[in-house]
Amino acid sequence: MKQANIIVMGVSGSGKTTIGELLAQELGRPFYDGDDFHPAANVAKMAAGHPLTDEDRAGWLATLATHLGEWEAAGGAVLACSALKEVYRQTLQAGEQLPLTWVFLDGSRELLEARLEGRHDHYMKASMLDSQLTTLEKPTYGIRIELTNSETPAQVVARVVAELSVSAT
Ligand SMILES: Nc1ncnc2c1ncn2[C@@H]1O[C@H](COP(=O)(O)OP(=O)(O)O)[C@@H](O)[C@H]1O
Ligand SMILES: O=C(O)[C@H](O)[C@@H](O)[C@H](O)[C@H](O)COP(=O)(O)O
Repeated sequence: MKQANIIVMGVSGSGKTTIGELLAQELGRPFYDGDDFHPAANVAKMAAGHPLTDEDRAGWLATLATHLGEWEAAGGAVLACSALKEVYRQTLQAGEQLPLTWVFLDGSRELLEARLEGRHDHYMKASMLDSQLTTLEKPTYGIRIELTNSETPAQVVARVVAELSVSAT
């Protein structure tokens, strides 16, 4: 049965992958990481410390939009995707028939920086945080989760699940 996809969004380090994976497990849905769909040139650019432009992101977002339509038809998935600007979110929505469910992980600069500095073996370094925050246009709809230093990923996911059930009623 067709079901809306859930997109876990936010800047680098906000926990999209960690929370998205656990949320998908909890809901019994497949999980996809938007990072896995970036062309190699985008990854190389970010790894070299250069923010992506709208043009760099266009093909990536179009690919994701196509996949979202397929995943929706297959029963709905959870996608971790930065989706920083409103126009990017509109591109993603265009691939889908039902309204996407947005989960925005919102954290302070300090929290995000600490998370990025604590994460190793990832091409995206903490030095990219400022450009990510400058690009971010916070959504005024969907579920917003304010991140704290004390909550475990499982606790964050429990909050998301509770909010999802409220928005479903
Ligand atoms: N609730 C949490 N508490 C503590 N650390 C977390 C939490 N959620 C994620 N992290 C850690 O923060 C870092 C960034 O998380 P990650 O899922 O890679 O974010 P993103 O995919 O948005 O870049 C990782 O090292 C991850 O283990
Ligand atoms: O649009 C972008 O600038 C990227 O999608 C970016 O937001 C994303 O954060 C990187 O791909 C790094 O991956 P992580 O989010 O896993 O750090």
